[in-house]
Order: sequence, then C-alpha cells, then structure tokens
Amino acid sequence: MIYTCTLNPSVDYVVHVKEFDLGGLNRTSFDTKHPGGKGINVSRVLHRLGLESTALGYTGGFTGQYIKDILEQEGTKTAFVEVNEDTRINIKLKADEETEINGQGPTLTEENLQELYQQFSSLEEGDFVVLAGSIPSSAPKDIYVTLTKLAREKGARVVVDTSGKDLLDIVKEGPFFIKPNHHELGELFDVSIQTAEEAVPYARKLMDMGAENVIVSMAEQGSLLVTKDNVYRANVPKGELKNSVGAGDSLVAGFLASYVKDGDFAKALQVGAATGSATAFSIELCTKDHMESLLPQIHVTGMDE
Ligand SMILES: Nc1ncnc2c1ncn2[C@@H]1O[C@H](COP(=O)(O)OP(=O)(O)OP(=O)(O)O)[C@@H](O)[C@H]1O
Ligand SMILES: O=P(O)(O)OC[C@@]1(O)O[C@H](CO)[C@@H](O)[C@@H]1O
Repeated sequence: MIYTCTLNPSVDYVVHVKEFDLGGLNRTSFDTKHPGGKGINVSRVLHRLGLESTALGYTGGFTGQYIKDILEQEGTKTAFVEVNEDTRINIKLKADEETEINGQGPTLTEENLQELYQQFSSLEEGDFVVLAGSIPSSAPKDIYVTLTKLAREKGARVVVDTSGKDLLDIVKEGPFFIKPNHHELGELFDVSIQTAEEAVPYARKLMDMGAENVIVSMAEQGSLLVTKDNVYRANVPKGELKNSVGAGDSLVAGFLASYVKDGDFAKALQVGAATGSATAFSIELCTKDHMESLLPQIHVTGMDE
C-alpha cells in the first residue's frame, strides 16, 4: 500500500490577474481552488496514474472538510486526523510572475501527534510512505525523523520531500529516496548549485549519510537520479509553462507509480519527469494522457560522475 502524509495540507486558491497592482484593487481574470499540500498532490496524481494510495495527515474545519470531500469524490482514500482549527488556505497568484503566500496552518495538540504515530505503527513491510511538505510550527521540529523511524521499524519504505536542514537528520533514518530541488540541496550544504554536475557530489553526501537514492529536480533544467550504482539525467519536453506549483510532487508521484510497477530506476525517472512537466504545462495537476503524450520526448541518459 502507498500512503502519503501531509502534516500541513491546504486549500490552494489560484488567482490569475492580467497585471498585478500592488496596493490597488485587483480583479481576477480566472480563479480556481483545489486541495493542496505536497502529499495530497502526490496522492491525487497517483490516482490519476491509476494507483491507489491513502492520504494521511491533519485536516480541520470547513477547509479540511473540502479537501476530504474532493479526495473521496475523486476516489482517493483518506484517513486524516481531525484537528480543532481550520486547514490553511494558500494563495497562488499568477501574474507576470508566480507568487505564493502559504498559511501557517492549524495548531497540533499532543493528542493529534499521538494519533498519527499510532497510524504509523500499523504500517507493514512493503508499504511506501511519502512524507511531504512543511512541518506546522506547533509540531516537533524532528517529527519527520520520528515518522521515518516508525515507518522503517515496520519495514515500510519512506520517501521524503521537504526543505530545510532537518533533512540532514532525516536521511540518517534511511529513506528510500528524497527529492530536494537544486536550491534546497544547495541550502543543506550552504552552497549554490546551478548545474546537474554540481548537484551529484552533494546528492552522494546525502547517500553517505543514509539516503538510499536521491532525486534532484531542477525545474526547466530537468532532473537527475543518483542511485548506489548510477547517475541518471532526464531532460524536459517542449511546452508552455502554465503552473509550476505541484510539478515536484508530480515528479515524485510519477516516479513512484512507475517504480512500484517495474522496479526500474531509469524508467521511473522518465515517467516522473514526464509527470512533472505535464503538471508544469497544465493549469492544475496533470492527467495521465498528458503525461503519456510527453513520455517520448523524455530521454534518460547515464551521467559520469
Ligand atoms: N518550466 C518547466 N518546464 C518543463 N518541465 C518543468 C518545468 N518546471 C518543472 N518541470 C518538471 O517538473 C520537475 C519538478 O519541478 P521543480 O524542480 O520545479 O520541483 P519543485 O521545486 O519541487 O516544485 P514545487 O515545489 O513547485 O512542486 C522538474 O524536474 C521538471 O521535470
Ligand atoms: O508550505 P509547504 O507545505 O511547503 O507547501 C505547500 C504547497 O505550496 O505545496 C504544494 C505544491 O508543491 C501546494 O499544493 C501547497 O500550497
């Protein structure tokens, strides 16, 4: 079974304005809302690719109810812990540039935390758990370390997509893969990473510390996957950028969907890259048809270290 865990889900309120007037009254040319949060995006894309998953994490209030309703209507199972405050609303402003305003999220109580830990103690050998997104300020800073430990004790494989130096402690617990983007990877080591070649030694450092595999996403520069034996590089297809929000989550979902079926790293990177770009070229998250139409343009090549 695949589980995703989003500690801080969101309703993403996407507003398009022709020209953004800071300090003035702006009216949207198009607006939409949908369930958000990194693990939730992974679950929604997995579903579109034909894979079942259960979405875990915390939801609360009318916004939390909205997320559960949509996921269940779409056919994704949910087992969220209910919290007292409302799930946050994140604003995604699309004008000449993309601007994001992400909320803080509700307060988690000790009881809420214990409930999630309890759920993790029911994981089984062969399960995958995707831990993705920011950690609410009321949760322990090392909660991903705790959750990774709990999952590993049960024999589950863990995928982590989060930013910040906590990742350096999480990797010690042996996640199956982590997916920083190149800026996040650089921040971990206080360096600036601009190219795939520069990224590889830092991905290797994370593997020396305990991560089994590392995917580095590089937006329009594509992505790379570092495994014990190989380094693979994937390009991006031709297309018009419409929305980069959720592209990274889509890469994770596509990679996982392919890997659990075939166990083939190069193929999984190809599918992941196509899924990431399909979302970048869509108003919302991608469809399976869109992903498949881009696949022939994605070339995965081996890279020397
Ligand atoms: N402008 C783009 N053109 C084509 N493909 C893109 C573009 N942006 C992203 N992608 C694809 O999606 C993948 C993930 O994107 P990115 O590196 O921006 O992830 P991220 O920083 O985790 O994004 P987010 O947090 O917004 O989901 C890239 O590796 C690439 O394959
Ligand atoms: O505040 P976090 O948890 O870091 O990121 C949350 C978020 O920006 O990430 C997703 C895209 O990856 C969006 O759906 C959501 O709004």
